[in-house]
Amino acid sequence: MSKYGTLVMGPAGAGKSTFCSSLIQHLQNNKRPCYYVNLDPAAEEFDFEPDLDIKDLVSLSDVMDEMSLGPNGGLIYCFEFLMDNLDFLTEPLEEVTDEYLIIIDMPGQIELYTHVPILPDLVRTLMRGSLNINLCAAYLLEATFIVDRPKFFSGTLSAMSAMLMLEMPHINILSKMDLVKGQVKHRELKRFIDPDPNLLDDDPTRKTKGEDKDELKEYEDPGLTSSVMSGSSFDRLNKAVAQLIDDFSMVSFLRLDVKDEDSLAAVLSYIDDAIQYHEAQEPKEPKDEAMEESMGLSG
Ligand SMILES: Nc1nc2c(ncn2[C@@H]2O[C@H](COP(=O)(O)OP(=O)(O)OP(=O)(O)O)[C@@H](O)[C@H]2O)c(=O)[nH]1
Ligand SMILES: [Mg+2]
Repeated sequence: MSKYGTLVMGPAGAGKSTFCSSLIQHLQNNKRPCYYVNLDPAAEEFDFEPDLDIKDLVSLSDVMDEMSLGPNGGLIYCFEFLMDNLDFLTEPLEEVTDEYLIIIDMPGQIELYTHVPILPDLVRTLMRGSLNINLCAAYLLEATFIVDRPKFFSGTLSAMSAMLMLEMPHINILSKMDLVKGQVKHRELKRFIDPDPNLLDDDPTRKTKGEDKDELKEYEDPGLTSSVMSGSSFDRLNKAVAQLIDDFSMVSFLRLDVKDEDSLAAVLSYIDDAIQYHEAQEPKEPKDEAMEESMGLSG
């Protein structure tokens, strides 16, 4: 028997936990069962109590106190500890049946997705072997990034890096669409949905033309970073990143407004398609079961 789930990832504050809560509510509204797993050892508050919470195994604050580690080192330690105690995760998940959608809420530290091999190992454990979960990554990037185009491309690169590293079905989501509603024209938005590298050439917020290129933009961004985050080298780097993303042609985004049921339903249908959830449910339709019973096939 297969199991079905989604791994909700993305940078800090991207709206992962909010998306998980909204998805759970949406599933409940549609009478679909789900199993909520929190793998963020620093998460304190939940709209829905997790069915499985990494904090019952290890908590980031304890690790930071006892091991004298900072938040990022502490998080890596927590995940290494989880990998050494995988039964904590696998045993309860063994019991989850195929009509459930397993929703796994991940922490936001980007190191976890890019620098260390823990996540690929974890994904292999979940997707292969006895658990055999059909898992889809849902990578969130917040829509407000589109105001700062270099930031948008760097976020998109992190999404692509996770896609390449994890080698699993993957959807990218622009979260918090409510925050940019009315501010970005539809045609302009489409250039972010399928990232267009030319966005950097016609960025209205950056002075990139003529001799002023290397000038500091102190009037816009006073502070130490302004000399690094402007100038021709920074522009060239951003263009190279955007070109790389375009060359791979792998990243496009779905739009998510958690307050809009239709938006949630659309994202869920992409997840369902990626993990082939409905294919597994078809034989379980009540009329099929009744027919099986009447034909003496059940049990
Ligand atoms: N306007 C708006 N705010 C949102 C939305 N989703 C999340 N937020 C806010 O963004 C902040 C971060 O949301 P979380 O859901 O905790 O984000 P997260 O990705 O789980 O954060 P970490 O787990 O800390 O990495 C909170 O203040 C949320 O209220 C959204 O769709 N719209
Ligand atoms: Mg969270």
